[in-house]
Amino acid sequence: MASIITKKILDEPELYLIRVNDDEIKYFEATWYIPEGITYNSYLMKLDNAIVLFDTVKKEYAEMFLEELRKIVDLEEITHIIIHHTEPDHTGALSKVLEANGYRAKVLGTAFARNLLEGFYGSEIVKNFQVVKDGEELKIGGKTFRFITVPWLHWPDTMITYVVEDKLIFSCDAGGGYSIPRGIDDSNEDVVKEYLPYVTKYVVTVIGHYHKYIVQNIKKLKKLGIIDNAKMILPGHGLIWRKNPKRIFEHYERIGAGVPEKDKVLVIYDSMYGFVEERMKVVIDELKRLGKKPIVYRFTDRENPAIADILGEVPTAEAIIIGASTFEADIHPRIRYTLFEILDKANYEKPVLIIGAFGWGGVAGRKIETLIARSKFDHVATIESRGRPTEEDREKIREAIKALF
Ligand SMILES: Cc1cc2nc3c(=O)[nH]c(=O)nc-3n(C[C@H](O)[C@H](O)[C@H](O)COP(=O)(O)O)c2cc1C
Repeated sequence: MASIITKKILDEPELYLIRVNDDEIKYFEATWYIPEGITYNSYLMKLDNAIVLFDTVKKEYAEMFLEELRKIVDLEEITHIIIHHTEPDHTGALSKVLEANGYRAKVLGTAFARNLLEGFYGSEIVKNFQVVKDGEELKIGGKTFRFITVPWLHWPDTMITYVVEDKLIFSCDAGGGYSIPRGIDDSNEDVVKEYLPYVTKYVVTVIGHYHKYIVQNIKKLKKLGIIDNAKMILPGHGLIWRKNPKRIFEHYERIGAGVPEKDKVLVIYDSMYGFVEERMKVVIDELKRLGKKPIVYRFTDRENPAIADILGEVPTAEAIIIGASTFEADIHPRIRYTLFEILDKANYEKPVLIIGAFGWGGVAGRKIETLIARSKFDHVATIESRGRPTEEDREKIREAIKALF
């Protein structure tokens, strides 16, 4: 069952985290399998003559959220609600918050956010909306709030807020990750280590399609000098970064650039009756002989790994090896879909080796090769043959693997 926690995270300014731990979700955005769950983080800041709420939570948890907020604030006293990004996992509870607030609060966001909110929730929600522009500063409760747009991270509406005097970055989706971390911030290294692979999975599945904007927007924030100076980075999902705030954006940058982990090789294949698998055993043995660390995902009559997990492995792989059978004159459907998502979400300059098996006419290998040739990936070789692999096929596979590195 989902739960909610409130933690005071700063005394000056008085700042609270209100975090829904959603362990009920199965498929984020109705697509990405996340048995690890996700959190929705909202923040409340109490200032002289102003109370500011940063984002809300998913609609399903609106009542729980209001109840929790009431423990720390009279809802009618909220003066400003900052909307960084209108995706309903952060805005689903906004209508209820505004109702309870008597529509007293000013809602702040980009012009894009205003239009999206109106489209999602009706005109009532934007009747007290104030559009803020890139770089604009507002004095609220004696503090300077600077709004910086980070378009396509990962919607056109997205912005972050920088509280100048306190060097706080409220970053919503940017800096977020999947899972329900055991802590609330990065103070425990074990918790961080456990969490970072879920950040990678989140970035690729959610922002991956726009990954060039990760690099672009982080460059923009760096140029403004706010990342180096940040005292805290407060995302809309997962851990807060206060011990080493820069670390999360450095991690994002590494994902954006596809920096590999030494010796990690991603191996993905389907095998209906074992012939592709025989080839992939040669692949895995040869990789191990070369001191590589194969990470293997296979689609068989017993296994159906989550595409989201496979996507999360791509940025940190040194090379990728795809094994596929020909299926109705095409690529096996599981590999076809996996490849489609990889090319859409995790398109990197990495070497790819293709291994294929067919019955009466090889098609899968050729089709994969065509798709890879049109992508950023570097096609190294395609080794495709009929039925069970011969000794000659095995030798070709071993040679091709050596050529990968
Ligand atoms: C549903 C199905 C469709 C297939 N379609 C083709 C095809 O269009 N062309 C072909 O050459 N072989 C086709 N085959 C044969 C497989 O590609 C071949 O047996 C291959 O070795 C399967 O590898 P696996 O044993 O790892 O699944 C098909 C097999 C199945 C079960």
